[in-house]
Amino acid sequence: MASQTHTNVADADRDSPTGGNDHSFRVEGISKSFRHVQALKDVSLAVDHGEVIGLVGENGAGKSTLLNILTGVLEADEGRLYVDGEAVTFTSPREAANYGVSLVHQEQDVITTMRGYENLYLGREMEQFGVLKKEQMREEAQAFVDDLGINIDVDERVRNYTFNERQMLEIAKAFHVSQKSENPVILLDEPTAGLEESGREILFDLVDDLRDRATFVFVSHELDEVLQISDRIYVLKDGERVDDTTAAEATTDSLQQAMVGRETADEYYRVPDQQRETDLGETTLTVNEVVHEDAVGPISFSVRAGEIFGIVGVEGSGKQRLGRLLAGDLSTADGSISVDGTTLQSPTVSDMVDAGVGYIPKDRKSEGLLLYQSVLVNTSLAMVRDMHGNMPLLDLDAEEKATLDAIEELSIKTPGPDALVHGLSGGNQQKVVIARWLAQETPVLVMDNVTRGIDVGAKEEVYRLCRELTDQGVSIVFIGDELPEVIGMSNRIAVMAKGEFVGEPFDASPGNKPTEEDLIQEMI
Ligand SMILES: Nc1ncnc2c1ncn2[C@@H]1O[C@H](COP(=O)(O)OP(=O)(O)OP(=O)(O)O)[C@@H](O)[C@H]1O
Repeated sequence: MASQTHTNVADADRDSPTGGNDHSFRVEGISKSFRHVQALKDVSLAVDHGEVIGLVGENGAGKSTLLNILTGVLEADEGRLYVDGEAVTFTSPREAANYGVSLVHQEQDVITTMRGYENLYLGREMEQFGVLKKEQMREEAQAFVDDLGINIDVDERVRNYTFNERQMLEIAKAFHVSQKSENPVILLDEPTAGLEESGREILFDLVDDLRDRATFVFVSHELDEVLQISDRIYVLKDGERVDDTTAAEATTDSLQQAMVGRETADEYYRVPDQQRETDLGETTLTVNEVVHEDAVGPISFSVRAGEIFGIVGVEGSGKQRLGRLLAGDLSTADGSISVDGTTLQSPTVSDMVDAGVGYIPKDRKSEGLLLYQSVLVNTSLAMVRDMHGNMPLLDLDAEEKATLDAIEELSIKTPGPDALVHGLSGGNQQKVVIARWLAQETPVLVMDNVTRGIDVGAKEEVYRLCRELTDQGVSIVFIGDELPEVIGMSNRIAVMAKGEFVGEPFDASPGNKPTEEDLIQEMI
């Protein structure tokens, strides 16, 4: 999809100190440190009008820090920023928006109890003599999104929007706050994380349609998507710009090589060689006619020791809520869940933890990380019971060792086990949650989009650790939006629609895997 009609400026021009005025924006020599961590080192880049730029790098490479500097959330220690050739300093997102630069956040930033148009005008409401001009805002907002080709009803409350519609609203918001600029620069921070396939297509089509009206910077860990949508790609590694390539010249391998400094195993999870198949153990988890009042269930299935049970479904199918039911995070109205022979009715989170069910949720905001506690405290949160049974003492050495192992295995980028989780990049925070559960000897793990937002190297490591855990007899419920990943990893796959399983789960043994199309057919 990357348009070939947008010619790129020559490298010399792009990096020249005076800069060509064709650039939509340009950063020059940006550096930024947080105490002992140098997040960005002398980074320069330039983006032309109408270009779609990909920005990639491992977790902690400095992508978010750069976006935050571009939008006035953070101040650079050194370096300069130019918009349309003019040197600018932003001290707030509002100032950046006045120059047309705005960020669509990784985590959705809309207020769900408000209507679409109220979100669009948030903080910039139209009023006269202190009275909100609601009708005018509503009409203008609808005309505004219609004009962008965004198909949403702005009068609807955002909680009734699908995930994708919320994303569209965020993009509309970015355009809306940039209205004063003739040349908006829209920064998209992992916009496809959490979107299923159709949502991605809608997003990509939208970006493609709007490229004549804005410049886009697209940050993502999905390298094939970056290649698909971008004209040009910058690679950051350890805070430095290490590569700048056209999408036409790059491949996922070349990008990985630049990001990681080595080649990573190709589509590791698709090779089901190590999938445990013949010697599955006893049933560990039995879900019996479970019902949640909000249109999930009745659902029944069981998972054996060493088995990975995949669950797929479109957005709104109920798969995320099913995960939360299994974690005790949503209450069951009916039915029961048995773990290792213990049957629970309407279990709470602590009942499920006690029974031996770990849960890695999709939504980072609800991940229960203690942001102002150390990596060590966060990775060992559930460890007290497992390692020591009823003993009241903590084995600090064992906890530290487990944490150091996790930091090493998942390449968690942190100054050390005592560093606060707050200072970690988003992907590294996600790794801490994964590490917490992978370090437990818990018989059942429920994972919802476990690799969301983590870089390719860590993804591989998570797949490897999942295989290792199943070898040890752990049962995994693997809920996911990335179909190839679910297909590659699972022994069986259930498709969810309208809160229930569609027919019997697919057999996904090696050599007998369903295709993406097989699953999609059932999903819709
Ligand atoms: N507020 C902060 N305090 C301390 N260190 C920070 C802070 N914000 C970022 N860092 C550090 O700066 C480095 C770059 O982080 P950044 O969030 O920019 O990475 P990223 O490339 O966006 O990663 P991800 O893909 O995980 O989102 C990391 O080592 C991170 O720990």
